[in-house]
Amino acid sequence: MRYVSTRGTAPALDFREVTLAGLANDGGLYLPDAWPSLTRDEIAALAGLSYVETAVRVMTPFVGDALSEDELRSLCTQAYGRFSHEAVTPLVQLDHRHWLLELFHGPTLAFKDVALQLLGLLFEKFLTGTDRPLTVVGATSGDTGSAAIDALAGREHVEIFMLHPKGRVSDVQRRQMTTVLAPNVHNIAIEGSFDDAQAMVKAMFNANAAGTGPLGHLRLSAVNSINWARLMAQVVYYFYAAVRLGAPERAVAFSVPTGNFGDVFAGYVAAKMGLPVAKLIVATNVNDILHRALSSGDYSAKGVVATPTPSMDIQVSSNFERLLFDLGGRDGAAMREQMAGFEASKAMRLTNAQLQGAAGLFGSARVDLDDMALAMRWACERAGQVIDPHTAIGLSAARASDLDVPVVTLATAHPAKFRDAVERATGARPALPARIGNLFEREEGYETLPATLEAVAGYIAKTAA
Ligand SMILES: Cc1ncc(COP(=O)(O)O)c(C=O)c1O
Ligand SMILES: N[C@@H](CCOP(=O)(O)O)C(=O)O
Repeated sequence: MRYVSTRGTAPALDFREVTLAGLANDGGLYLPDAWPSLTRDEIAALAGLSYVETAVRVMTPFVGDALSEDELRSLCTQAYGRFSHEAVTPLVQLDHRHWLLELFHGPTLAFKDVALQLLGLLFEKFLTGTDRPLTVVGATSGDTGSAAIDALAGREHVEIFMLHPKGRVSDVQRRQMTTVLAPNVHNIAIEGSFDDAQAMVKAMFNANAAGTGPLGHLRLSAVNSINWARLMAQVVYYFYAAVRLGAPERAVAFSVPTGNFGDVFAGYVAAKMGLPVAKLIVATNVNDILHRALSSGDYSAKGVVATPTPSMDIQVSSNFERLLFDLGGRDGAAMREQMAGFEASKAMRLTNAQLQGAAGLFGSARVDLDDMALAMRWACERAGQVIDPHTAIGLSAARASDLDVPVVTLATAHPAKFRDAVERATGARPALPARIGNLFEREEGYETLPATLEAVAGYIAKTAA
């Protein structure tokens, strides 16, 4: 399997190279040069398999020769052995039509663990014997940061710098990052938004590719969903859930609380591989650029509003570029032009091909605070489930849809990560699970910096080992 950039001029890479590279050196995002597919029989044969075996079968075509099947199985066994539920991503039935897919049984209690536990092991495997360490630079609105830090803390040959927007993540999210004091972990609180942080990360990669900026001596890599391996690992749970609900005989819909468009893009990949997906509902909070884009073609960024769903307080969704590229005929030159226009004006219109192409599979909804709280109360009172506010955005959108197939809402975080918001909506304050036990007694360490490239790149340049 070869990987190509959405902007058409970066070299094609194999799986090992694409995992270590992160962002393409032309500023684009990598994706497979063609979608692999599973036949109906191969999908049917996933029924009853463990999560690890499902993962091996779904990911093998993407990995190609970079790992043997046994090596991939061994990494998956290690990664998913750290989850606290035997099923790794269990399904919970809410009523006759709605299910939750619980993605929060990993070490940091959010769906990011599913991919990042594996990515940490892939880095280690691919870097064995290297004389050039990897400097991971990432941006987080709360969950990627803690999952990446858990996956990389103390590992050899890799150091991580994680940027989060100061004061805009929950206390639990912040402490999950800043109380990890391993020497290869560096937390930076920036005085700006997640979008500012993500833009700086991309700018650092672009400067590196151009041989400019203070980080030229470093080998940069990414743990955000700009890294293809992140999305690949997330494709697995769409298959795992759908076969349990009757695929390939029965189509299933998914409602996905969305910010950076990574999780829902993994659902698109599953559909491209042959999984019968009736609909992918892109559920946004009031930061609704994706809902506007998919419903009317208007992809224009407005100021970010802080909400009780901080992990989705995003306006510029990285992975949307992957979808636009695929739907627009995979034309790198056209994508370069479209993205240059967006980067200059923070606004663009989808082409007809993109808008109509998306309409076949995607629906979307904007969920405000009242509907989010209603969904939390409904889950609690009618189905006995305490859900986090991000999941509630997805559930609200799912319940508003009129689909006549099973609708699976991705439960992207454990409610204990957002205790204040859960308590406000339901009156119940979730307890911190034992696995993150004394979080509030641990010492914190992080640097606060202005949201400028100069300050952040300068700090990384002087701090990196
Ligand atoms: C809890 C939670 N839900 C939903 C999302 C949105 O996912 P994505 O950015 O892949 O669209 C995030 C952040 O990524 C998150 O942390
Ligand atoms: N919500 C995310 C934002 C980063 O998304 P990613 O999937 O691209 O890493 C977070 O929690 O950090």
